[in-house]
Amino acid sequence: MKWGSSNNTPQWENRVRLSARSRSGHLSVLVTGAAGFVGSHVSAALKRRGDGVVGLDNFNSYYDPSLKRARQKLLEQKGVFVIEGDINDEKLLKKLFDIVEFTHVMHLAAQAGVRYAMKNPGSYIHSNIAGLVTLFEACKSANPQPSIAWASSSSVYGLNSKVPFSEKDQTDQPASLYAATKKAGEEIAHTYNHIYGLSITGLRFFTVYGPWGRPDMADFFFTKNILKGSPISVFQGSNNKSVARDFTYIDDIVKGCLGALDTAEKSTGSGGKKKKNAQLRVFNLGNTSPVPVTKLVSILEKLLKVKAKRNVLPLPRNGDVMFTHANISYAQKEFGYKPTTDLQMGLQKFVNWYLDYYSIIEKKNY
Ligand SMILES: NC(=O)c1ccc[n+]([C@@H]2O[C@H](COP(=O)([O-])OP(=O)(O)OC[C@H]3O[C@@H](n4cnc5c(N)ncnc54)[C@H](O)[C@@H]3O)[C@@H](O)[C@H]2O)c1
Ligand SMILES: O=C(O)[C@H]1O[C@H](OP(=O)(O)OP(=O)(O)OC[C@H]2O[C@@H](n3ccc(=O)[nH]c3=O)[C@H](O)[C@@H]2O)[C@H](O)[C@@H](O)[C@H]1O
Repeated sequence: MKWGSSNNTPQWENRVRLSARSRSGHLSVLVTGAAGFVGSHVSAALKRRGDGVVGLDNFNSYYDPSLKRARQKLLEQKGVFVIEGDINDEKLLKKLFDIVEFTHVMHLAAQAGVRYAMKNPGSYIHSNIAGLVTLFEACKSANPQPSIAWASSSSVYGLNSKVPFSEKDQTDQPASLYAATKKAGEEIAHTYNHIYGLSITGLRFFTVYGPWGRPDMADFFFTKNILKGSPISVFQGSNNKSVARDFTYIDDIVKGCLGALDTAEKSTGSGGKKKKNAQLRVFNLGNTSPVPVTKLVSILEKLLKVKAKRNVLPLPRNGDVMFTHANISYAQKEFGYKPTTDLQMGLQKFVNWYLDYYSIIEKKNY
């Protein structure tokens, strides 16, 4: 159901209120990007434990929107209403905050992807900068103001060589426009916290993978191409150094998001004025150590029982970095964040989903 067409009716408002309804003592959360990979998992987890959830997503075509529609359908079966709309639509956001006193916002809507920024820079400004500010504007004017948790990114560490990355480390060398928009988001969060008293928690996710993932990410299109017998390009650093990522399974990321929401303090402003200082936090949500991409390919070959056709290429200057490695002790200390799924187990779950489910959708669409 697209906002603005047949919405804004009493029936639409009732659907919003019903979806936002929570068990007593639970949260009422607006999840932006709810038809996305992380957003759909977080929305389902919140609903499962008794929280009220309303989703918002513009169902853009960065990747196959039918996958977003399939996630939306699953959520609707769980009682989560995912509204089709853009976070830049200030009228829609105001309407939502007029209808529901959201206790929290889980902001996951963004243009994701490191490499795509070189093809479509405007999309990153639209969603990651303008969209973020429009959302923060709606939050600061809401009464009561919600507490906000939002997705930053491991990419803010950019060309940092000091490992593992800690939240206090420098983040002033972003290697991609995507990373720069996430870093800018952290600075914008600081101003809305300082001026309006919004309680804001930034979550630096580290390469998230798992069932219902994104087709633009390596685990996904490597699987697709290995099964098709098509070649895959495996990036490698100079002098054969492996490119590596702190791959983090989606269920661990969801636990981190819920931990951040549950430990978020109330915002301190009302009607756009701050009464006292509010909470401002940033956490790494990663795994325990980086794994070379070549290892990810080897695991996939064994799970799929097909040999990959590897083209080993030098890491292109496309915004990619050689490695990411999270120090997660701060999130562990503040809300008991503890990743429990390693890459072998996580890829097993992804491949099971891909073979059981996604390859069926693909046959229908192509
Ligand atoms: N998946 C990862 O590895 C990873 C790592 C670090 C950070 N992140 C961040 O986590 C968040 C969720 O990422 P994801 O992997 O689920 O990506 P995703 O693309 O699956 O989810 C983002 C969703 O937001 C929606 N969206 C984009 N722009 C919008 C707008 N202007 N208005 C409304 N909806 C909009 C998209 O349609 C999509 O469904 C993003 O902020 C991303 O930058 C993801
Ligand atoms: O942590 C983040 O903040 C980011 O995580 C994710 O980015 P990445 O870590 O780049 O994940 P992904 O594309 O799966 O590539 C995985 C690995 O495969 C390598 N890679 C990639 C493509 C290819 O053809 N060959 C290759 O070797 C590639 O060099 C990389 O080493 C999110 O997409 C992004 O939204 C951002 O949020």
